[in-house]
Amino acid sequence: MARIFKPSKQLKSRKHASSSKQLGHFIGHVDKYDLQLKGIVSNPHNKVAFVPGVMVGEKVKVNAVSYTDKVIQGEIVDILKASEKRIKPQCGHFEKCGGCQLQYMSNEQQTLEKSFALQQLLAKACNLNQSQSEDIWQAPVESDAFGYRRAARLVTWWSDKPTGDERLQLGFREEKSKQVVDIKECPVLAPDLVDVALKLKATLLKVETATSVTHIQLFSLPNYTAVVVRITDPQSSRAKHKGKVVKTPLEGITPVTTHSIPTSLKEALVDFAEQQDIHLIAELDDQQFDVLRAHLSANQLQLQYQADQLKFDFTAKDFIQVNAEVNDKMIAQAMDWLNPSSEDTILDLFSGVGNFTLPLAKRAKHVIGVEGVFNMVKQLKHNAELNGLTSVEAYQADLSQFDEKRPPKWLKPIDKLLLDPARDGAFAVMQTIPKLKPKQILYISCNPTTMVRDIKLLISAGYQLKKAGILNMFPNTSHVEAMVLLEK
Ligand SMILES: C[S@@+](CC[C@H](N)C(=O)[O-])C[C@H]1O[C@@H](n2cnc3c(N)ncnc32)[C@H](O)[C@@H]1O
Repeated sequence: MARIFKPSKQLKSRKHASSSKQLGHFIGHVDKYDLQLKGIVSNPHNKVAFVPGVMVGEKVKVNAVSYTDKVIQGEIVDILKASEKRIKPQCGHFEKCGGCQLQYMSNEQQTLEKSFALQQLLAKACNLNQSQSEDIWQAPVESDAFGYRRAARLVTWWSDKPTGDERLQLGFREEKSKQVVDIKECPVLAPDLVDVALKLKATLLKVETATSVTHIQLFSLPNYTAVVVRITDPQSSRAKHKGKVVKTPLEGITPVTTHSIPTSLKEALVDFAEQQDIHLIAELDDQQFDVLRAHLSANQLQLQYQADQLKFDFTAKDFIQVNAEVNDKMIAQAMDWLNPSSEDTILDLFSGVGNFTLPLAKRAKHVIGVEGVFNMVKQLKHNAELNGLTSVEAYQADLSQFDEKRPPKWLKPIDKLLLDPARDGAFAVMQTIPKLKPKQILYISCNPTTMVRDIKLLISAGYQLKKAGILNMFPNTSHVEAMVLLEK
């Protein structure tokens, strides 16, 4: 899984959901969507009922899965009158896989509805009238609905069947379950990744020691396809502790007993990498082995993507934006909206490996990147060097623990600010940001709810919304990302 910073103090979610026994089934109409495009369905209980998988205008029979005083979480029992806009899901695994739950809606419709839901949310939270809201609202940033994912992580599930294809399931988890959907296709993945995953599965099935493979990460990069095969020693205390190996002791499984990759598996992986002409990294605990270059490294081996005519080295553990097309357009839009000039000092909070820091540094006088994961800070410094950008400073900091009384080194006068936080948003630093007096703030968000919470603070400190729009980074899923520009 990509490494992103996890603060030590996690916010706890409040749940008071009760059992649904008393509510049972009801019939209702789908009136509108929430932000995740769950339908909001009329019901006889005088509550707001959220139901995934339904479309506005439909008449549906719903099972109330849980409820509180005001809210019902429901599931479809039957669609009694379907919307004319409902389409056939493209992926054969749609019913089971937890991945792309909006495939019954065209990409155009998804983008329209996500955009509308966010526009409504912002207008309400920021007290915008219709004309103000229309003035700031911008066209969505989009990509193709399929083939857009350049990175994915698949899990394995080994059964105790001695032979046959069913011995290994390789794919994504089923929705709300630990079961693995054995993928035969995955239309949202870049086509080279589906091809390599299916071929790798066939190879692993032939190798007895391959049962120690627990995960596979796939990367479709500009000049090559890369695969990271994660091997876990079933005997290691770490593996047992994490419960990441097969759940029960299986007969016929050869445990990895030393800190080396089993020879038969290593040989099969070398052959596979040669035949497929891919970059293949085998990872055992924290050691990585580049199977073709026979290069063993305790540091993670470098991969590379490109954007804005810059090179970004990263490792399989680092966060990268998975939709390359949306990422390119998002960077272009960010540079257009924030308009960095050779006079500007710019702060980039939650900077990752420098996805925005470096494009800013190409255009601005000075850029300061701040990121929680130490290795990504190192990677950002390395990436600045790789691209010959000398005007970049990078700092490690936990931005959820910000204490104004002990100002950190990165807190300096700035002209502009870009921030791209994880789902929790940036509440802790929000109080301080207005004191730095940036003329413009560009907020990129993967969680509109925390974004709205944060920008309300900026608005009360005298900033105004100038532009806003959605970034449809994950078509066919309920995720929605947003970009908002505020000015003093
Ligand atoms: C959505 S990613 C964006 C990264 C980068 N801007 C990009 O476009 O690739 C959010 C980043 O914030 C970092 N992060 C999350 N919580 C953090 C915190 N509390 N303090 C500092 N960084 C944090 C994550 O490690 C991750 O790199």
